[in-house]
Amino acid sequence: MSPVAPCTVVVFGGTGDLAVRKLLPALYLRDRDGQLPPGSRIVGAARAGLDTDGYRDKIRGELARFVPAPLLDAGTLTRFLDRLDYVSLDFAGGDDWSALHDVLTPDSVRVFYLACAPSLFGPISHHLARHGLVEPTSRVVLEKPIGRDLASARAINDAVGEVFDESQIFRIDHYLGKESVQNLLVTRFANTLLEPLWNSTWIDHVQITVSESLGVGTRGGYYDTSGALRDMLQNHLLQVLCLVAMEPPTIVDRETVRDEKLKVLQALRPMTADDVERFTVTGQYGPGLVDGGAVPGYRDEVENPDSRTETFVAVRAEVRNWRWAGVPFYLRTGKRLEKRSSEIVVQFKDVPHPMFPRAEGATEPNRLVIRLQPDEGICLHMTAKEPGPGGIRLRPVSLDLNYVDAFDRPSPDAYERLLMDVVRGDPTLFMRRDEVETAWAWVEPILQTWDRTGRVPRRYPAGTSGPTDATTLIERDGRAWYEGTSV
Ligand SMILES: NC(=O)C1=CN([C@@H]2O[C@H](COP(=O)(O)OP(=O)(O)OC[C@H]3O[C@@H](n4cnc5c(N)ncnc54)[C@H](OP(=O)(O)O)[C@@H]3O)[C@@H](O)[C@H]2O)C=CC1
Ligand SMILES: O=C1O[C@H](COP(=O)(O)O)[C@@H](O)[C@H](O)[C@H]1O
Repeated sequence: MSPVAPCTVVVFGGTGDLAVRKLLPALYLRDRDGQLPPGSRIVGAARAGLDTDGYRDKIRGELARFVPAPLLDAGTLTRFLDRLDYVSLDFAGGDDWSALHDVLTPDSVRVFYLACAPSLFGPISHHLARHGLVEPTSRVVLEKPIGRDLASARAINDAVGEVFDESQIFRIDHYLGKESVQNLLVTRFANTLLEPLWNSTWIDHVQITVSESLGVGTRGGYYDTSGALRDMLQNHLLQVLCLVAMEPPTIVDRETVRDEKLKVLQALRPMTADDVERFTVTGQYGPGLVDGGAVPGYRDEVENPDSRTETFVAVRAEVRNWRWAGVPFYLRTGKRLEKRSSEIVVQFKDVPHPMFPRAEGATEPNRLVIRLQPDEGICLHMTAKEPGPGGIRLRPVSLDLNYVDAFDRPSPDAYERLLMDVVRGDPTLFMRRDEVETAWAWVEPILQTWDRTGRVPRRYPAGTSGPTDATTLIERDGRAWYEGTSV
């Protein structure tokens, strides 16, 4: 891990949940590994009236909560906290920007990380420009979701684009920084085994599940205006779908991978109002039991007894191209489900001819299960003969690769990798404007139909696998969600 260039990372929203839980711990860990050279600075900016000492104290406490204890050493901690400055600023207002100017060191790469509401992305960019803080080497990082529909995404992209060139804009989707998601590309394209089978001739369907056991926690204010479709599916799940479905790029570089992902998004079959009724399911968690403890329902958590925000969404999508014609992609994600588990299941077609008519036991379809988190790995489900002298007895078995065991080291957090890519100026793992807007264009008819028909999400008890309608969605096609139980 070679050091990056000296940099100044300004975190707009430096006291927020994302900053303290993810961004500052990621920067601390990169510092610990020697990737932040001397002179690199980190500036927290928010409205809270803190001074730099107060901010350092706050971040010291947050690092103790969010960095594993064995990785918190006194030397790195002192060096890291010394790098921190704090500027109290109203991002929407016009004052105080000179205070920011004063803490930006010359001769370092300026990274403006916008960890705040997307409605502030345009105003912040304009303030930065008006106060002469943007240099040709500066970069801006935009957190997802960018906007809440296609029009607002375009407006934000236009506003930011008036100040920053597209090459300076890094639209982050942290799922692309997860080791297991990057490994999906390597699994597909650095092996010859899978690619010949990776098409509608051999694949029956694909499932992408991102299941969270956590609820909305402290983010209810944001989440209640967003919901699972905007928060997770429009970005993370569609990006994962792109990596599963895309054609092999000629080389992995900043544009080719994104070009191929864009083609997948453009090939998604648009949803008619009728499709939205048939192929989308929404749910909202009620009270229930998670990990043996009672938890409140969503409406109580966000203190909105009438909320219709979906905390669960399932969608049946299709990619209309030669490779994937007729192969459904079932996507689902939700909060307060029974377990935290994200995985891709590629289910192959049944064997074309039953060779073992008198065998006991049944064949199961081959499945490739790519576990994104936790317990990252790949598992190939096959059918084998159970050992024994009698007749043939068929048994499902699995070939299982667990990354931590195989490589004897835990994966770094996605933000660690992505933040260093920003400083290096490598946008390969970031979403390009056209990708984000094409994803919104596909999602928009779903949002509009739900609005028009007054869709009320089905209630599901916290700690379960979501609303039963999601089971019906896939069972109607004669298929079933893979719940990790058959092998
Ligand atoms: N939290 C997460 O896990 C994830 C969050 N995101 C995205 O990151 C962004 C931030 O999320 P999150 O950290 O959860 O949000 P929070 O509400 O926890 O934090 C928002 C931050 O912005 C500051 N802020 C808000 N308005 C202003 C303003 N007008 N002027 C100055 N500071 C302001 C707040 O500080 P103060 O109120 O003191 O001004 C706070 O530091 C959102 O777009 C979210 O969608 C994306 C992925 C995951
Ligand atoms: O972007 C988001 O992602 C998290 C889930 O991320 P993970 O890395 O823990 O899987 C989700 O909880 C949050 O609502 C969403 O904004």
